[in-house]
Amino acid sequence: MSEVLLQAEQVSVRFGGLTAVDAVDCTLRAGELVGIIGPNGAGKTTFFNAISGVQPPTSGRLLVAGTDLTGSAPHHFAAHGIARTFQTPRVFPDMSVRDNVRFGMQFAGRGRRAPAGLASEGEILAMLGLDALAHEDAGAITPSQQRLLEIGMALGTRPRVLLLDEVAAGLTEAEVDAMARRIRRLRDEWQLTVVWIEHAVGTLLRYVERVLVLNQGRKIADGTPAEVINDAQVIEAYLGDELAEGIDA
Ligand SMILES: Nc1ncnc2c1ncn2[C@@H]1O[C@H](COP(=O)(O)OP(=O)(O)OP(=O)(O)O)[C@@H](O)[C@H]1O
Repeated sequence: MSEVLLQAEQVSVRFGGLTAVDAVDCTLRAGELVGIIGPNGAGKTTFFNAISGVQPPTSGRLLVAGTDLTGSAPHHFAAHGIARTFQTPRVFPDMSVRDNVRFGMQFAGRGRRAPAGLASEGEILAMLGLDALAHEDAGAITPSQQRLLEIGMALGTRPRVLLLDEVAAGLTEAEVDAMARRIRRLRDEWQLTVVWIEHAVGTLLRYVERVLVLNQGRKIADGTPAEVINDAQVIEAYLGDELAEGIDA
């Protein structure tokens, strides 16, 4: 089996009386392409926040390539190879597209050894189809290009694990498929581990090999798309809606 890059052990995040993430265990290995699905408010983004250092867990442990980073700041997670995007793209509008990717490189520290292929901002922009826009201000490109740029900023940190939070939100169906193919290429060509939260369940299930399902903060399923869509708890959590659309698709 390939190397374990991230291990979440019984991770919980509580906000006052609300348990947003409830004792979630999760092991991510090198080269996996994993989807996370779950109804609104299931705890998906909060789980990402926990495993990227944005929201320290209330309890549980986070090991990144064997190092305990529980409670560490996001830049420590970045320096250990964890990168993420946010639901709302957070690009620097007055900086060029290329400088946004460079910023990602500085965030993780200059000393970080780049995984093979992820050498320069030029290669990252080419992979994302943004090379022709390298000198444009990030604020002047379209929202869907800004979503790609946010992936570029995350890739600039030279990650081993890339966490994508609804990067296809608001895109047309054709754009969602193009995004999914690009994400698959990132994994294939740069041997990244990719974890992808998306409400477009149908697309997600077609492209990932493994799916985690969260419901009310708990992990209720973890398996192949075929296993997950036949799981009684998953069907109940979705009450047929989004999952049915996913299966139809
Ligand atoms: N900073 C916070 N303070 C208080 N409650 C929060 C905070 N962040 C999230 N929550 C609550 O935690 C629960 C999980 O939210 P989260 O955003 O992680 O769900 P999600 O599965 O990503 O939802 P969606 O699919 O709608 O994005 C929700 O009830 C949400 O209101």
